Amino acid sequence: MENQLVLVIDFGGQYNQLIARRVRDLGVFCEVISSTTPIEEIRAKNPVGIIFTGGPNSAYLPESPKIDPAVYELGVPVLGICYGAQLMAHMFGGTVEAAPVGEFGKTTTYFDTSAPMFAGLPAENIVWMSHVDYISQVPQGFTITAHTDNCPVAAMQDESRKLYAVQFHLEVNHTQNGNDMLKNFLYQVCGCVGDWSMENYCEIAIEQLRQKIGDKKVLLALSGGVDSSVCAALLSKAVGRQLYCIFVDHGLMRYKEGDEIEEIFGNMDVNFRRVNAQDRYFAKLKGVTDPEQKRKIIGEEFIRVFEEEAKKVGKVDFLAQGTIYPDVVESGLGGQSAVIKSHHNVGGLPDHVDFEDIVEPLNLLFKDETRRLGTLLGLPDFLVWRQPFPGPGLGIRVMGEVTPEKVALLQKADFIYREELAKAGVDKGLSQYFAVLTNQRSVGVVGDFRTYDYTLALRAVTTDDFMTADFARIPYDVLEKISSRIIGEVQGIGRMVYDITTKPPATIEWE
Ligand SMILES: Nc1ncnc2c1ncn2[C@@H]1O[C@H](COP(=O)(O)OP(=O)(O)OP(=O)(O)O)[C@@H](O)[C@H]1O
Ligand SMILES: O=c1[nH]c(=O)c2[nH+]cn([C@@H]3O[C@H](COP(=O)(O)O)[C@@H](O)[C@H]3O)c2[nH]1
Ligand SMILES: NC(=O)CC[C@H](N)C(=O)O
Ligand SMILES: [Mg+2]
Repeated sequence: MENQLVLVIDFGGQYNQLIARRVRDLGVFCEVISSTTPIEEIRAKNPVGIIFTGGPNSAYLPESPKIDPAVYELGVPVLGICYGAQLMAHMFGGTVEAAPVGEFGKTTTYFDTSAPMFAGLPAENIVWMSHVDYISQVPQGFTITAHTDNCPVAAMQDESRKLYAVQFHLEVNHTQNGNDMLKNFLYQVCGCVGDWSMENYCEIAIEQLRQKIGDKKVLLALSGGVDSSVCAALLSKAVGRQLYCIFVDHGLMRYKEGDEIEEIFGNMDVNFRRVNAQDRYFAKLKGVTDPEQKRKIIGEEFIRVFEEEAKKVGKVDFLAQGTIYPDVVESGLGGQSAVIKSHHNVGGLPDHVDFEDIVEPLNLLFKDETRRLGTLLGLPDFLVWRQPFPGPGLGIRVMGEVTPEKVALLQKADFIYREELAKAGVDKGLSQYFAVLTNQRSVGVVGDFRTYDYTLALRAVTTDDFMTADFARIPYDVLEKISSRIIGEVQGIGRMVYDITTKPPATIEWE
């Protein structure tokens, strides 16, 4: 790609993806790479600027992540943030040590506005701090460009070597004018021209796909979710009918969703096939109650169905996947983490179907960028702005054994829930919302009769990254309307509860 590039070098900070998004939002292409990336690779990427992220370690300890000092010889401006700032200070002979007073959260900071990064800004800004170490002595050649009451070096620079450092996190929203500081770094210091745009990306991606695929065939597992739908639209623009989309209807989609997906993609200029695999899924899931086992069965069956369909298409050269950038960063740069639940989609994918190669045209895009691309490619808003829907679908929202009857109950209730949230205009502010059919029955009284029906739980969360989430404060009168409609219209549901747990400790899905 011809775009100017800024590299974010990851030292294990929590905000590394956020830095990359901020840079891209300012019109400059940006990638996150590990701090262990060899310097030759960094040089070959020809960046116009480099940013070091924060990180949990202490820069002065021998086992803490380091960077090849040759990075400073590339002639490219470097900005260190938090750990990155401390590492820079340490490497150039300054003093970094445990601070007598750590700083966490909003902190008033005093700036030298003659420094290029702070040009045009107020001399006092509230910034977001999160550190226990600090730079007590700047290295030779550096000057202090910001301080707080407890932190003598909140920012430093050595203009002659184009080295810049901030102790605070300019990438988070809580930092006043943080975006302008980053903009100054990119445009005033690095000489960025702002050549990154979605139109530009789209054209280049289509051209690259055409070259790679030539006149061969591509297979795509299409869920109707945002990522695979945008992937389908892009591939369809690039190679038209050489694209084969396979949508597996496992019977665990939301109300009428299978038909909607068929309607949209059946009318597009692609080969589309809906596989009605409902019966075989329900047969496999019969009697199974353990959440992990249910997930495994659904994931496994995806592979089997997909395999069979792939064979029908004949020789397929490429397999397309809707992998997006956070998937790449999370699997490539992250550490070891415990398995909380197995996220299964088409996961492992067929072993014995012959693919020459994998095509992942969205693997550099964030979710919001993926959405923008979808709109640019002409996908309807309701597809582009869908909430995420897990591969195992309602299979993990019916607690305990999954039966067609229970799924039908849940589909109806979930539909009413979504419809009422939309009517009340509450849906726009939510990241994800759905109903869960608990396995619990409870006693009720309807028209003087005793009932003994299922309890339905409503879940609605707000989140940026789905790693942590807060439960949404849906107004009581909206909940009341939803409750009375569901109990009135869906026979078999006798009680409703609203889930008021955050993540952590709960997860977003119930299984
Ligand atoms: N029912 C399905 N039929 C075919 N492929 C599926 C199905 N469900 C999931 N997949 C595949 O698994 C991949 C990952 O699922 P995932 O839910 O992460 O992405 P998505 O559905 O495309 O988008 P979103 O995150 O918005 O739901 C999908 O991109 C798709 O390729
Ligand atoms: O593609 C998916 N396949 C899965 O198996 C899966 N399980 C959970 N999710 C979605 O991931 C986000 C976080 O969910 P949890 O807090 O429940 O782990 C939420 O958005 C969940 O809907 C899945 N997505
Ligand atoms: N957020 C950070 O990068 C923290 C850096 C370092 N671990 C400190 O506590 O000071
Ligand atoms: Mg999905």
